[in-house]
Amino acid sequence: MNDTNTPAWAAFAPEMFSGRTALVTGAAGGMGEQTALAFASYGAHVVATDRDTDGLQETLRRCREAGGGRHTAVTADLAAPEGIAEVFAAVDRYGDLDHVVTCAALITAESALDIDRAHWQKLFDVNVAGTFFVLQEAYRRMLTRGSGTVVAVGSDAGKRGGGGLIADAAYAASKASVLSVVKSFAREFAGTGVRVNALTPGPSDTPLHTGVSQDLKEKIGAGLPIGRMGRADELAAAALFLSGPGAAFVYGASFNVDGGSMFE
Ligand SMILES: NC(=O)c1ccc[n+]([C@@H]2O[C@H](COP(=O)([O-])OP(=O)(O)OC[C@H]3O[C@@H](n4cnc5c(N)ncnc54)[C@H](O)[C@@H]3O)[C@@H](O)[C@H]2O)c1
Ligand SMILES: O=C(O)C(=O)C[C@H](O)[C@H](O)CO
Repeated sequence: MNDTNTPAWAAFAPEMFSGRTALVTGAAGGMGEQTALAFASYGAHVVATDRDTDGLQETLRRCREAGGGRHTAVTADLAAPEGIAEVFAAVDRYGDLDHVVTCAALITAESALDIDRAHWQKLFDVNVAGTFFVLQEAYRRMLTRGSGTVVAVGSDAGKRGGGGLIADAAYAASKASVLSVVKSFAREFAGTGVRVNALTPGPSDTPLHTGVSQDLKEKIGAGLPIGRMGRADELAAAALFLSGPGAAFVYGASFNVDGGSMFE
């Protein structure tokens, strides 16, 4: 939060997502939790999912406090086909699916010289398959109605590589793949009324970097043009923008929310 404790996503029109259904993955903490709360605050029904049951229950409690519509939480491992099926069974109990934001991901920070096949596969199972198959199921539903928005979260590491300090080559390659997945859906389903974009955060102080020392976080923040790491509520604000009517002409983009780390 900023100094006034007001989340960055509090800047949109009231009831902006009233009556809409929004699926948020990786919703147990960080950006996903903030995105779920933001959708709830603007009137949406939220389907929140994560593999972390406790964190997810806390998100659900906060969504209910925030108001909006009906909310539900589904504990699921998105790297497994059964996990994807459970999430969409819950979505289908709500009726139409209007918005999806995929935040679920794992990060690793090894030297490229130490990454073995199991490490590589795990990152691709969660970060790439766990995104692709959510988009596939979402599109199956949204295409029948000719409307919906999808925001898939990539990373600046997917554009510039992982330095091995807080993100490694396997993470960076998986996030580059997320950007490619978004472009493929954008191209194949152009003109259908379903709008898809990638959101590419830069280094942000979230539970993703729980193992990183405060000292290193401060150094990384100081190295960004804006002079600090990002916050989960700031990433969520961008996800809300991309999901809303203000972004009606933003299509197939990778939208940087990175404190200037990429200058592009
Ligand atoms: N924080 C950053 O610096 C940063 C930078 C660039 C991109 N991102 C991306 O932003 C997104 C949100 O991350 P965050 O920073 O809020 O971190 P986070 O760790 O708080 O959120 C990621 C969530 O994904 C969940 N998850 C992991 N594996 C899963 C699985 N197999 N099935 C279901 N859920 C699973 C975790 O439990 C966690 O709650 C991620 O995609 C991340 O890669 C973050
Ligand atoms: O410094 C590194 O290792 C990175 O590449 C970090 C990434 O930019 C990414 O923002 C980490 O979440």
